[in-house]
Formats: sequence, C-alpha cells, structure tokens
Amino acid sequence: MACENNLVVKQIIDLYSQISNLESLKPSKNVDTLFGQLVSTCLPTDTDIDVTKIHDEKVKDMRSHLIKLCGEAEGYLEQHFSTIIGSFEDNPLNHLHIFPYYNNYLKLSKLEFDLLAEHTSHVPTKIAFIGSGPMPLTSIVLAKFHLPNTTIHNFDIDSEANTLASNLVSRDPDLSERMIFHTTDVLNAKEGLDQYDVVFLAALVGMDKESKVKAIEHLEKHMAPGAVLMLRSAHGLRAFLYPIVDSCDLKGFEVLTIYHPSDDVVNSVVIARKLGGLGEVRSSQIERCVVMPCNCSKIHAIMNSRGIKKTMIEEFTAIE
Ligand SMILES: C[S@@+](CC[C@H](N)C(=O)[O-])C[C@H]1O[C@@H](n2cnc3c(N)ncnc32)[C@H](O)[C@@H]1O
Repeated sequence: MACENNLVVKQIIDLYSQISNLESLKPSKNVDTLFGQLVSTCLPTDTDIDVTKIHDEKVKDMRSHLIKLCGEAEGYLEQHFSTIIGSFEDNPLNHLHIFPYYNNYLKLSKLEFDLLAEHTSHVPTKIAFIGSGPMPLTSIVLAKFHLPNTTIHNFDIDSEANTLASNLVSRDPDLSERMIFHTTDVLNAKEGLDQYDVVFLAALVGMDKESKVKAIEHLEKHMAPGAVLMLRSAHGLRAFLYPIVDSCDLKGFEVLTIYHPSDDVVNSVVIARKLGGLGEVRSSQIERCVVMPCNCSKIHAIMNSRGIKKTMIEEFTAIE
C-alpha cells in the first residue's frame, strides 16, 4: 500500500495541518498537546514506513515543513524552560528534571556515550557540540554523568541561546569550568575544529538534506583525521520529525555504526570517524559499507541490559 494511504501517515498529515495553522509555536497547552500527539504517533518502530520511498510531492513537502516546525518549536521549548530553570536561586542544574524531555536526554546521551566507548580507545579530553541550544542537555549530561574530566565546547548560531545556556551552568562549580560557549554558524567555525577528539552535530543543525550535507562537508574539511563525528538521524515514522543522515552523506568518514532505538529515544545515532587517522589502514580497505546483521554483541549487551529489544544496529565493517 502506498505510504501516503497509510493510516498513521494520514494521522501525521492531520496533526501537521493543525500545527501549521497555529498562531505561535511557543509552549502552550494546545502546542504541547499537538506536539505530544505527533511524537507519540511517530514513536512506533514496528512499521515498514520508509519516508525516502514516498513519491507524493505533497507529502514530501509536508514532511520537510513539519521537520522545520518541530525544530522551531523545540527551540522555543528549550528557551522557555532554560529561562525558568535558570531563574532558580540555587544551582539550576539541580532542577533539570523540570524539562519535559530530560529523561529522553539521559537515555540518548547514555546511548551516545556507550557507542563512543565502543569505538574509541581513550576518554576524549575535548568535545565540540554543534547546535547546543538554550538547554545544552547533551553536553550537561555527558559532562555530569559520563565524562567527568572532559571539556565541552558548545557552538550555537544564536547568542541568546548561549546566554541562557551559560547561565544554566554558571553556578555549578564543576561545569562552569568545563562548559565553554561559542556563538557562530557552524559553517564559519574553521580554526580549532581539529583540536576536538569528538564532534557532535545536533539533529537541528541542517534541517534538510542539502544543509545537513553542507555542515558535514564543512566538518570533514576542518576536523582532525581520526576524530569521531556523532550525528543524530531518524528512522521509520520518526523521520517525519527529524532529518535522516545516510552513510552516503558522510564522504571522508568511515561510518562505524548507525543505531536505531526502539524505545522513546526518538533520534537514531550515527557514529563515524574521519578518514586519515590511525584507523586509515582499516578504512582504506573498505570497498563499500556493508550493512551486516548486528554483530555488535557488546552494544547489544549494554542495550539489552536496559531491556531494549528489537533494536536495529547497522554495523559497518572493513572488507578484509
Ligand atoms: C534546540 S538545540 C537542540 C540540541 C539540544 N539542546 C541538545 O542538547 O542535544 C539546536 C540548536 O542548533 C542551533 N543551530 C541551528 N543551526 C545552526 C548552525 N548552522 N550553526 C550553529 N548552531 C545552529 C539552533 O540555534 C538551536 O539552538
């Protein structure tokens, strides 16, 4: 059956028409309800929906506009809660649980940390997070719970986002020292990108294929050989909420794993390594990315310990 006739897709189209007619995307009861319904409609992973196979131009246009609306609403939501949480007299980091998607970030950041640990042999000393936002939760969770000795440089195009974000960490004796903020478009960040062991690219940096690939090409040009790039993608119905990053978008990188969660962690995670580093020998043997049935038992062990079943891992391996 054509994807556009699918009942769930019809529900998404209906929610899209309500959302696109909203006066404002700033948090309110109506906005929160509609986006809550949209996320729960897109969460199920037991569907064979592949947005890349949609031929109906109207649905394709709807999807790309919906991704942008979701990104705008996410920015407002972060701004709203960063302002509230930043206004607490004591350490704002004691109140992060007030953010409605805090638990999702705890799980997403743990997943990203586990994948990083799976593919790197040393603890990164410096990380760059591109597109950190007013609520830089990925950086905060990684710094607080997983990487206690790592400095995280947060890049955002929006100075207001950085002002709110730095206020959040300013009263924390540890993170105020280890969280640095830079206001710039990623495409203007040149010198210094080669000093990071790991670069994260937020899902909302590059909301369509063309701008996503442009950001990736820019990072490929300026990152150090062998450095790791962590990206967020989407799979199945969730690709109505976020852009997809395909392995073929990552020229100059060796794609290590693409991980599609099956729980309420919405984003898929892509981990890749810039060619030219010590791993060169391994990467240059790669004739093409081979999607192997998941043989990543260690990750499975980590994930299944969380009771995450039916997880899809696309494992890429060198052709010996
Ligand atoms: C809303 S945040 C989401 C990230 C989330 N806070 C996290 O911790 O994973 C995404 C941010 O990306 C920023 N952004 C979008 N395009 C960008 C670009 N080209 N360069 C730098 N930042 C960008 C937006 O200003 C926004 O604040």
